[in-house]
Amino acid sequence: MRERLFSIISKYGLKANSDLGQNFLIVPDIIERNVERAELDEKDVVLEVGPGLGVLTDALSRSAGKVYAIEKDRRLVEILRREYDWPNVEIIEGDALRVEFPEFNKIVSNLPYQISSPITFRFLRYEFEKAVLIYQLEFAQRMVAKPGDRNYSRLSLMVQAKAYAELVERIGRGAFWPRPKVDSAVVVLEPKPRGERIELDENLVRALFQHRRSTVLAALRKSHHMLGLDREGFKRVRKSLSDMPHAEKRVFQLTPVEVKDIEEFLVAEGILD
Ligand SMILES: C[S@@+](CC[C@H](N)C(=O)[O-])C[C@H]1O[C@@H](n2cnc3c(N)ncnc32)[C@H](O)[C@@H]1O
Repeated sequence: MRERLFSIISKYGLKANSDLGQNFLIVPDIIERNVERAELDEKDVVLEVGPGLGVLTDALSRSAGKVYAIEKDRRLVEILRREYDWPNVEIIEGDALRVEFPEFNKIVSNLPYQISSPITFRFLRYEFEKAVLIYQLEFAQRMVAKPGDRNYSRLSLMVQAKAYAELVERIGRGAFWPRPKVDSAVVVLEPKPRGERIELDENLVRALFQHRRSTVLAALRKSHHMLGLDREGFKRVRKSLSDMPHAEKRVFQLTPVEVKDIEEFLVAEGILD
């Protein structure tokens, strides 16, 4: 696999494009472990974002019924089409943040790190069973951080409102060509059952997490403009806010359910729509 990759690189005189997050996996074991984690069989339809030079795609095509691989770099799309003859892989040329997704039930990708956040939230708007994803380590740690943790952030809250997220493996820089400046990690995402998923008002979450170490009451005071309130407006509602659930809790300790309690209170008080 490694030999094949480097022979393609030298055949086409390729230089990795760092603007597109091109760091190609060169360790077969990591690829195999991720394919195993996805528990694929011929009924599975896999979405891969950023097939690159096809090393992961090749392993996926051997285990899944169908693979859709979305690649933005036209030059790589041409190489993939020329170098491989997969019967069950469809390469889609385009930006994974914009192209229409085909139907799929699993996702396996070594993601371009520049789009980690928007692509993860895009995934979470779809129905799927499981995603096995490689992210920058620091991003992965924030995704899985629990309320009260040092890394617990808006990202942790928004991801965990919709899905179970587990960091299952750290990956060192030497596993990629070219070597990235940061370590990476594998995260397994499983959407929660529909009834347990929580839709949160993104604007409220943003307003709260601008001041993650403050109490909820203090954070909303400091971010009142984000709720559409001017100073006078905030003064008028300040008294009722002290009855708000979790008012004295620190923002970085809030669970998604608690943020929903706050949102419902603000809606009932006419402060949020
Ligand atoms: C980290 S590399 C992974 C390559 C390959 N899967 C591997 O593991 O060796 C990320 C890939 O995503 C592609 N890419 C970057 N931005 C993209 C986007 N917005 N939509 C689709 N592909 C993108 C890059 O061209 C690159 O091939």
